Amino acid sequence: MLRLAVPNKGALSEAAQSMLKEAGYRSRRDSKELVVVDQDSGCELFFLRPRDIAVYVGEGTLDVGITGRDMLIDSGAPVEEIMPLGFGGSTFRLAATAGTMTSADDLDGRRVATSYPGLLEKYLSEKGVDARVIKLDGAVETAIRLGVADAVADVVETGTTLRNVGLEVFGEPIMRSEGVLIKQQSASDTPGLEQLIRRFQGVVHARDFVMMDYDIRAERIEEAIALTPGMEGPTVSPLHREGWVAVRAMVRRKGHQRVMDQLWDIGARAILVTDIYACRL
Ligand SMILES: Nc1ncnc2c1ncn2[C@@H]1O[C@H](COP(=O)(O)OP(=O)(O)OP(=O)(O)O)[C@@H](O)[C@H]1O
Ligand SMILES: O=P(O)(O)OC[C@H]1O[C@H](OP(=O)(O)OP(=O)(O)O)[C@H](O)[C@@H]1O
Ligand SMILES: [Mg+2]
Repeated sequence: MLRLAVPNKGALSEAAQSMLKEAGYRSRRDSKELVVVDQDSGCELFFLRPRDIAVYVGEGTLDVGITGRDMLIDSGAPVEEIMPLGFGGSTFRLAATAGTMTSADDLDGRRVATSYPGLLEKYLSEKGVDARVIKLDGAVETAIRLGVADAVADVVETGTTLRNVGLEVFGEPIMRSEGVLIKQQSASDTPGLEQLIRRFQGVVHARDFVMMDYDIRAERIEEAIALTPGMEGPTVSPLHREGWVAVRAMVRRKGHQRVMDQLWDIGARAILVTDIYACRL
């Protein structure tokens, strides 16, 4: 059985569980259930703290896990990213009281609070900045006001938390993160992993794409195909109307309204867009 680690709480937990559900894996009945055996899919799900997941996978006790890319780097565990999962997007950034710092170099000789010391220390050493890292468990934004640090390095999603305490990001983003599927470095192929990857890719694609159907005069078909090339090529079928064809193609969800406008302009009609429930490409 494939042994998979899933975040049991926090920012990635709900999205990871929806993804598993959409991919056809069994859900847990309530948040107290820590292990779920899914006989049908040949998979055992272990619900663990997101921060610990890279450690378990790195030790080889679990085959694969879902965690944040920032947590993976922070752990220093011997694990590698298999695929990005398209949820839990964030950036990891430096911040300080508005107007006090402009680049990482300003941190020389100063104190930086973070709950990602591994990630921050790696960055500071790459930049050749000599700063003291203060490790805190969370709510690091308050560390400046309380005089424990001169700057912070933390996850920023909307920036609301920083704004609320009068802090401002400075310097380049240290990294861009999202939820990722990980495995032990150089682990040999685990039975069931191929299937998990294919199912997850199916969910990612089903979310990224919509299905578009429309009718168009046959003489405009080449222009239409240029707008909706589909995957292997769009399906073009005869319409029960002289000189017209029906076209069906997958289109990226992002920008699909613009594609509809352009199709309309070249004479397409009855343009329908539907969600894709599941797919294998
Ligand atoms: N708004 C957000 N706040 C925090 N983490 C986020 C956010 N959006 C995405 N993430 C990602 O979620 C992961 C952090 O998860 P989580 O919040 O469970 O960790 P944590 O804050 O260390 O844990 P906890 O505070 O629950 O002990 C990181 O990979 C981070 O990039
Ligand atoms: O940019 P924003 O949208 O405001 O989100 C980022 C904030 O959310 C997280 O905190 P969390 O709620 O996980 O609390 P914690 O700091 O105690 O972990 C993170 O550590 C930031 O503080
Ligand atoms: Mg948190």
